[in-house]
Amino acid sequence: MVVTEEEAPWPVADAVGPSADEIRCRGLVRIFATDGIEVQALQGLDLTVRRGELVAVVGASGSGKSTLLNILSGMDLPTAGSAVVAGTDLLSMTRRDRVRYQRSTVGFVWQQTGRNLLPYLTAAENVRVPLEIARSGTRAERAARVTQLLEMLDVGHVADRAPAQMSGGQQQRVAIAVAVAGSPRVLLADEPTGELDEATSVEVLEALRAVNAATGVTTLIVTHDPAVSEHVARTVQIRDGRTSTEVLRRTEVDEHGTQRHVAEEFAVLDRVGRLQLPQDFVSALDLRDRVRLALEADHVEVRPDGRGTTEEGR
Ligand SMILES: Nc1ncnc2c1ncn2[C@@H]1O[C@H](COP(=O)(O)OP(=O)(O)OP(=O)(O)O)[C@@H](O)[C@H]1O
Repeated sequence: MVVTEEEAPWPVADAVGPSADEIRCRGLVRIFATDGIEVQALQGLDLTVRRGELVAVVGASGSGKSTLLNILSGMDLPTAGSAVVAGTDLLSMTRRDRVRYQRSTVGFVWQQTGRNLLPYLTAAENVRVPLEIARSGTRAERAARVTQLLEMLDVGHVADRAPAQMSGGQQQRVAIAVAVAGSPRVLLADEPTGELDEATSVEVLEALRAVNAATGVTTLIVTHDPAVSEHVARTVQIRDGRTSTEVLRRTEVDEHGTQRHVAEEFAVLDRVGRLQLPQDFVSALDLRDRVRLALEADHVEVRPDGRGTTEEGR
């Protein structure tokens, strides 16, 4: 990556302060009903992402990731709960608000490389499309911005190639340039490495990280790949339609100047005090049906029931 945060030739989207909430979901529920059968894809999901943060939402197939992303991208509405993104209440948008929201508030990178780029345009022309639609700046300024964006993503050398003449990783990096061309406040990436090999995936994740650092765009990556957590400071695990645990990574430097990467796992506590125990804890102690809780001075103890039955009245 060739542009540092200090050198970024466009505004860093951090003017309102880094602590503001850019994505705020509260108690999101999405129920799908087909043939009389109800599926609760989201079961009261809470998620807060602060302005400028880079967060990965990770979960197994069927955990509700796509449902969440469809809501955040304004393509679907929750059955209950609230979702506010960059100050826009996604539940009360008019049709016109929705078009504006999808055109300028959020940028998207999809899993299918073919879905991100127009196949008959070159990389540079693809990046120019959102700038032309937004009519931002003069012709010369738009051309300069296209060049800056492609260079920032390390794909300046494929500017004149059509998508079919690029590798999958190059296509995804051009797709990121397209997604941030209109300076959206939020970048949503749906399995952006799903069609790539391991080495190329790392390149694309690092490109997302660099763009987030250089432009300050709040970035949410949704993926089933737990390896993503090595590339982001915060990973939120989604399980059965709710956020269950979070891994926070940070770099510590000791008194000898040696760097150490520290990853800590936390359980997510919702507003009414519910939390999900990690599956390996549950299995290790064979926790089932009900557990004993004890409040200690500085922690809460969870122990197996010990009676081996759940029937009432025994
Ligand atoms: N349109 C729909 N109609 C009925 N059920 C649906 C619909 N969309 C999703 N579901 C169900 O909701 C649950 C969550 O689906 P979702 O696609 O959000 O999961 P996911 O984590 O994105 O999975 P994957 O990684 O396989 O895409 C699943 O049980 C799924 O079958």
